[in-house]
Amino acid sequence: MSSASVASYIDHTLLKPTAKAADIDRLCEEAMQYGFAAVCVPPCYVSRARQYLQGSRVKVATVVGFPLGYATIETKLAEAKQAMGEGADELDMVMNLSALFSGDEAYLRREIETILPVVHDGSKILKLIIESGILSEDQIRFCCNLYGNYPVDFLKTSTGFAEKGASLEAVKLMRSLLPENIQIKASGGIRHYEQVRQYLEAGATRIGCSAGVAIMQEAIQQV
Ligand SMILES: O=C[C@H](O)COP(=O)(O)O
Repeated sequence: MSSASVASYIDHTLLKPTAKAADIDRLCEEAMQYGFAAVCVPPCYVSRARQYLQGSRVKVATVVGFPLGYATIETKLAEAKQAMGEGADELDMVMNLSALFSGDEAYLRREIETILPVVHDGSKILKLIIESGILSEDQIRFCCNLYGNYPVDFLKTSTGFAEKGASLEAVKLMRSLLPENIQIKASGGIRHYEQVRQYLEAGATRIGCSAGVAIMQEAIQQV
């Protein structure tokens, strides 16, 4: 795999609460330099990133209901609409984990059935974060079986803010259960090119990471 092709799988991510405007500018600059798929920025920086990336192929991604997932459906909807209005191409939304742990499938259906059509009406991409690192294998199976019935664009493993992020086992399990049209984004704790290579081999087609530049430096040396 060429280093340009490695870059095309990466969402160059900066979601730290202390990220500064100048850090977002640098993130955008690096994304253009390396040819990353997208930048993933806090909602308050969507319009800044959109402007910075004007005319480039790098997409603008942001987060919804992040990082804990328990915002109400109405709040998530408002966040999604605002982000799309300000120029986000892709929305990474945390599912309601509390509803999952409560066994409230009806709530989870209501949530996805409310948000997904609005995102798709705006011709945008929804990546649904299941926080696989804190789920049991049965809960991961449940999520894949549930969301496999909807035209969700991606299931994403992790926020990067829970005690555990992505694992190869989780990605392999998700790939084995999801229909082909649903892609997988692996994220959380991915720091090295070798990990990226393994996650892509396991079936992920997008990698979310804050270590994109370091990963590219390794990739350039190795490929
Ligand atoms: O969505 C991506 C994560 O927030 C990135 O997590 P990371 O800092 O562990 O790479």
